Amino acid sequence: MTREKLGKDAIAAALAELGGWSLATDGASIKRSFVFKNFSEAFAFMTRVALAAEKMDHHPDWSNVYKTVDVTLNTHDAGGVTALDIALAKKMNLYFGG
Ligand SMILES: C[C@H](O)[C@H](O)[C@H]1CNC2=NC(N)=NC(=O)C2=N1
Repeated sequence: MTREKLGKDAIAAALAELGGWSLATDGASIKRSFVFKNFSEAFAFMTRVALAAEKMDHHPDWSNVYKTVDVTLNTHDAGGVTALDIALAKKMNLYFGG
């Protein structure tokens, strides 16, 4: 998968298909908050995502407070959003959805 920076239109098109995600104010990353039933569910999600992220060699910027996980994705090398971010976001939505 390429680390080529996506243009505004490509990001908008990808976001239209990605429930819950939006462009961050910096315009160079996408973000989403995931809210779970409890801390255990939130942490199980993070564990699952961590393993997938490591396999992809693409890692989220995230924080967790109790049952909420706030995620920001961007590709440092490219200085923006790439197909890798979209792929990881899709995977997170899948894991969140069950
Ligand atoms: C060497 C290694 O491939 C890079 O440092 C990877 C690791 N994980 C990464 N994660 C994210 N989110 N962006 C990157 O540019 C990135 N680069």
